[in-house]
Amino acid sequence: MSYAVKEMFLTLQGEGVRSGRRAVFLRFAGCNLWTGREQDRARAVCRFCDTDFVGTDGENGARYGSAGDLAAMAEHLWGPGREERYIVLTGGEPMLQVDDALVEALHGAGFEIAIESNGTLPVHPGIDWVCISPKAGSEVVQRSGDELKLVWPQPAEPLPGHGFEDIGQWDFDHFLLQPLDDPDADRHREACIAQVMDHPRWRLTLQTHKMLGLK
Ligand SMILES: C[S@@+](CC[C@H](N)C(=O)[O-])C[C@H]1O[C@@H](n2cnc3c(N)ncnc32)[C@H](O)[C@@H]1O
Ligand SMILES: Nc1nc2[nH]cc(C(=O)O)c2c(=O)[nH]1
Ligand code: SF4
Ligand SMILES: [Mg+2]
Repeated sequence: MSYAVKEMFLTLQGEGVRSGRRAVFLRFAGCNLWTGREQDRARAVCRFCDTDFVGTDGENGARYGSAGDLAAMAEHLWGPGREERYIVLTGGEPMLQVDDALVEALHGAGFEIAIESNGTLPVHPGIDWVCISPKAGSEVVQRSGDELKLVWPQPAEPLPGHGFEDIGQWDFDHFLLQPLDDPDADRHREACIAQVMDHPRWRLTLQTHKMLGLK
């Protein structure tokens, strides 16, 4: 099996409970909720995406021929030392491509594996840290994990039949609201703060890499 990878780079995890942690990011090409083309955005299921995940033309992007090749690039980017090796699988939608061979190869190289997924596909059971970010109008099948990170605001009933309060009952250890980054970001930040004030189960998370000028 080969893997279409948009980019791979070393940075700090910018979002969520583990923000600030040194991490290799592996961004897969392609998503099931948007083609990634601007002309399709308005009629996509997910319309607010802040990421270019089309093609394999980013930093260290390529069609990797094997899981071993990907693990070797992850090791190269991490550099010397086997302690605390951490890789975040993202995209696009990583669960379109993650398979047994990749999980095995990354574990074999000593990496703890995290994933950022929209939850429309079951997450691979070998993954060590699961972050799910539901999108209004999609069917979320992965309703358990480590952190649920809801970009907010989204339509009042983020998922058909599943309002805000209901999602808070899913099987996650952490419930996070992430302000929608768009031209009204200041207002969205205020809306998130107001929600957290009303719903103490939820916490605010910010996209710190954007503030720090990190990738
Ligand atoms: C680009 S997505 C890739 C992973 C996966 N497809 C998903 O949606 O979770 C990575 C994270 O960025 C979040 N995100 C995307 N666009 C955003 C925006 N405009 N503002 C805030 N967060 C955003 C997503 O919800 C997700 O948590
Ligand atoms: N630094 C950094 N942290 C991130 N956390 C989640 C990201 C993503 O795009 O999945 C992301 C990203 O793109 N950069
Ligand atoms: S599901 Fe994730 S990668 Fe796909 S368009 Fe939405 S935010 Fe972007
Ligand atoms: Mg990002």
